[in-house]
Amino acid sequence: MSLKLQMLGTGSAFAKKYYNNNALLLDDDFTLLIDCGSTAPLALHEMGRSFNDIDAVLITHIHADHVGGLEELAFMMKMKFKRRIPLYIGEALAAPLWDHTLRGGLYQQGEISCLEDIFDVRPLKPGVKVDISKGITVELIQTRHIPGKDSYSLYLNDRIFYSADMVFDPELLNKLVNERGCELILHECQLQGPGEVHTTLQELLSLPEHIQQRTYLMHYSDDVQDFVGKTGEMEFVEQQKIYEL
Ligand SMILES: O=c1ccn([C@@H]2O[C@@H]3COP(=O)(O)O[C@H]3[C@H]2O)c(=O)[nH]1
Ligand SMILES: [Zn+2]
Ligand SMILES: [Zn+2]
Repeated sequence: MSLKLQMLGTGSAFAKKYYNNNALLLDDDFTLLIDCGSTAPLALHEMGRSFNDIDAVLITHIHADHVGGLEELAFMMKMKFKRRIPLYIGEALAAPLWDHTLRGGLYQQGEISCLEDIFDVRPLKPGVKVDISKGITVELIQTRHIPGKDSYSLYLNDRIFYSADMVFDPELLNKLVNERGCELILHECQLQGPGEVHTTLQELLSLPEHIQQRTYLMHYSDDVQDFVGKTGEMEFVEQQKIYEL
């Protein structure tokens, strides 16, 4: 079974040269959309794809660069493609996603009054591995991002760590690689300034060589070209390029 990754975008929340950091994870006959930010509909269109190519969507946390495209996805699925696709989401995020993000646009008396009316909601428990398709498994790992806000990283197929947005957690990365056999790390990377709610390049450069060698950087700002060749053993992921994982 092959596993491929194609980023819709690799930009940070406010990047203008790069789309939101959202991903397609593809096995032989299934396409999972990881996060669906405000730029996802346009990014998909530019890749020659549409929401009809998506079999399921997974949300890591509630920020517009990760959920801002869900209203369009929901309307397209309901009105045009007539499918209620699976929505994989941390169980703590389902109510806030509806109440605080989607209800305003999607609510329609007698027609759409909850998340389940538009998605096949599949709540995920952190630490519990779930089969998404024949070739894709996911385990949520709760990680720190914004104080007072639930946010999750992903451990895919028992071998790939996808950070989503998180502050630097070297203990977790060391544990995943040294104890759980993590082969590949797709990590967000703030290029300049103090991390505060993100992980900085400076922090990632403190990782041991054997961890850097399997680490690829995403969620970066528009000045990324100034940092090519300054990332130690790590490389930047490119949006739209297809990677065999
Ligand atoms: O306490 C806060 C809350 C938010 N922010 C900014 O808002 C952005 C939201 O999307 P993001 O998580 O990709 O990046 C975040 C930051 O750029 C911040 O700097 N500090
Ligand atoms: Zn983000
Ligand atoms: Zn975020």
